[in-house]
Amino acid sequence: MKNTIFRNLNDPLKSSVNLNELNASQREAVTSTEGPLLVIAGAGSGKTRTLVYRVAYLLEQGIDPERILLLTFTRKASQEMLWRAGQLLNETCRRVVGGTFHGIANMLLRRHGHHLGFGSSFTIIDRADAEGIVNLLKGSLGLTGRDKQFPTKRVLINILSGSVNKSIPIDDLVYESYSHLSEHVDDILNLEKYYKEFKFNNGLMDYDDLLVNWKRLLDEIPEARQEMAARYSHIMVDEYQDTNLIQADIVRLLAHGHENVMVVGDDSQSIYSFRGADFYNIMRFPKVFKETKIIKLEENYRSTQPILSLTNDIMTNAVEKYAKTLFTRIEGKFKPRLFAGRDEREEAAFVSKKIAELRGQGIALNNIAVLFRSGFHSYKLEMELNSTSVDFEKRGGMKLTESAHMKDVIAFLRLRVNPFDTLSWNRILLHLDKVGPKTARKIADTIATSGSPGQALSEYPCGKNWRHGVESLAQLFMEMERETTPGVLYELVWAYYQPLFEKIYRDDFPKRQKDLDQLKSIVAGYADVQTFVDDTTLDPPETGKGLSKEDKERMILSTIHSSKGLEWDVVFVMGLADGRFPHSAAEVGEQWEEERRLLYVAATRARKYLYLTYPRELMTPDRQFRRVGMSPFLAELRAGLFERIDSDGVERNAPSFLTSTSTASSAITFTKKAKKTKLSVKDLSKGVRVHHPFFGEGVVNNKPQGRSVDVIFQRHGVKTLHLDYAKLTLV
Ligand SMILES: Nc1ncnc2c1ncn2[C@@H]1O[C@H](COP(=O)(O)OP(=O)(O)OP(=O)(O)O)[C@@H](O)[C@H]1O
Repeated sequence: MKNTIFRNLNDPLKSSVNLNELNASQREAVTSTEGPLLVIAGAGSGKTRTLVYRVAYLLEQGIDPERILLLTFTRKASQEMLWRAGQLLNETCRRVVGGTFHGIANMLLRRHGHHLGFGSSFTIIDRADAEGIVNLLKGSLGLTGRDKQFPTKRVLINILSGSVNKSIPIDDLVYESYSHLSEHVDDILNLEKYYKEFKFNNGLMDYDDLLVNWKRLLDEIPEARQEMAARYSHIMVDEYQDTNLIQADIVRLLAHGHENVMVVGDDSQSIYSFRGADFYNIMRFPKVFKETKIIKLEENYRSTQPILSLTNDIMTNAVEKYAKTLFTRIEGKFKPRLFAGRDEREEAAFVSKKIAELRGQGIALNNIAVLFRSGFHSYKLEMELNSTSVDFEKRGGMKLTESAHMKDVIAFLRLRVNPFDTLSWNRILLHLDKVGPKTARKIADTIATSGSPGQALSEYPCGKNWRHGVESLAQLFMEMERETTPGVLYELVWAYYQPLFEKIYRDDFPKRQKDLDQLKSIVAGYADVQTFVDDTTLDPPETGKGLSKEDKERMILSTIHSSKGLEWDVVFVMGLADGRFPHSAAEVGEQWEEERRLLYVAATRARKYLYLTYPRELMTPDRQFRRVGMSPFLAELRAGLFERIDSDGVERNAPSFLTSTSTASSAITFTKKAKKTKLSVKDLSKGVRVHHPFFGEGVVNNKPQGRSVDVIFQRHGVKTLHLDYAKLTLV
């Protein structure tokens, strides 16, 4: 099959967007380029396609790419959309500004943050860092101790972050949702004051600060607002149903003046209220922008009619929604199947057996996914699959950068860009023999007042028995200060850290080493350390089996949240038992409705075959077994929308899959997998296809400059790679 990327990238003049590939509503959404536009897009109705075509269309109309802003839920999503737009039009699409709210906030705050008193080299901290700081402050404010029932760091961050994301004052949130902690309100407020101060003094921002400060720039600094509003003439927001109030305010302020703002969303797929997403944003949009034109996309191109009939019915009982009835022209004889196992083990065995059958019938593993509500719901299945030859990747678990050894290495690189980051100093210094928290704090304070960490460390008055450790660290930082290339910096850090690493994690360091190898190859893909450090917090890769082998054929096990926007021929949704789905703590009302939408998202991922399963017995937290029925969301469906599979797990009338061989993603993919050969520098010229162990396959964008080369990756965008470190191979 012809690989279209060569044609497009080498031919920047090609530009014709074929609007005939869209249906009438999609076309209208694409060509309505001025004024506020709300696109209510049902599942599988082509909202991604519409956004992709709209980007290309705007450019074709002569809009400057740098003036188009595309805000998406993940960075991958915007990169993939811009890649696809590039396929339709030409490489100018890559100059469109795309990213998540947090990513764009980061970029803008580095430029304009000085108005709010921030330097441009602030460090973004993740949740674990935030909890670490709160814990530190709890101690120094005297809020710990056996007699004190002060909330844990986890709950404290939930409260602080919840208050920001839900735009509710801390005290109100505590009285409303944590009333058992109301006696601590004053201390929590005090702690929040110190938390803010700590972050400011150490040049740190947490995720919430990125949004809050972006909004503050727009709200409070006329100069910054004017520049930003003038910069972006056309704004597009994907997954608008999952924005919170601050994000909605940012969109409102940013579009002020021209109101060329298109938001796309599906109220039925709003599943992030626990993170502060406000389902009502999408309902409110036409009130905020009075001239809003509303377009509904109701034709589903993904699923067969029997699947769609069931998913439509799940939403029939939703309390509040934009009424829409999805229809499809894809016929299909097979109704979704329901299987009830005696217990979780039998449920897992059924799914595993079915997968084996599907493979036997020619279905590729990457056309199959198993979805569940929480990460631990798949443990039994993982055990089952481990004794088979099924290769799978689990999504939605821990992030690769959350583990201690990864945090250690990243701490050094963070300090290379922000030497005021006490949190990272703490982490590194506490690894030294005879250095405790007090000394670590003193050393960090000394470094903060000096121009060079290496110098400050080498001059620090150490005791005889811990001088050696500090001297080696000083040596490392002096070498790091002379270096800027991320790959080289990593090597320096590793040379210092390796003996420590093997000592600290002596029980399992070989296992951890694999993560670090992966980190090394990721770091080598960056041109500057600041961007690497930002990405590890804003867009960290997930841990998973075989993560570095992007092109391998694997089945996906995924939490429903992480399956958003994806589709497979065969989808299993597990754990659909009463008490598990909806979650036993979900109260009737908003939480209940969100659980319903979660099931809707899961079931609408299926193209041809949908299997719903549940165990008839669950273990309670006190290790008792309890008999359970099917999820109330299934029990309330109209009769005849699914077929039951008998308890023996044998499917009468089983579907024949022999004709089903399509790929898992609708995105344009590299089709032919040629044999990999070893890289030679002189082979690298524009258009050559290469493979990177983490970023997957890409296309060289220019001739190497010295030892660096720019490569465009489908899912990761453009990366500048250093040939000595990046482990590239020719494809
Ligand atoms: N006009 C069209 N003609 C043919 N196929 C289409 C059309 N629009 C969309 N599709 C196909 O329908 C499928 C779903 O489209 P897409 O992924 O854009 O949907 P979506 O609305 O983003 O889905 P969801 O919100 O459920 O994740 C894709 O395989 C896509 O190629």
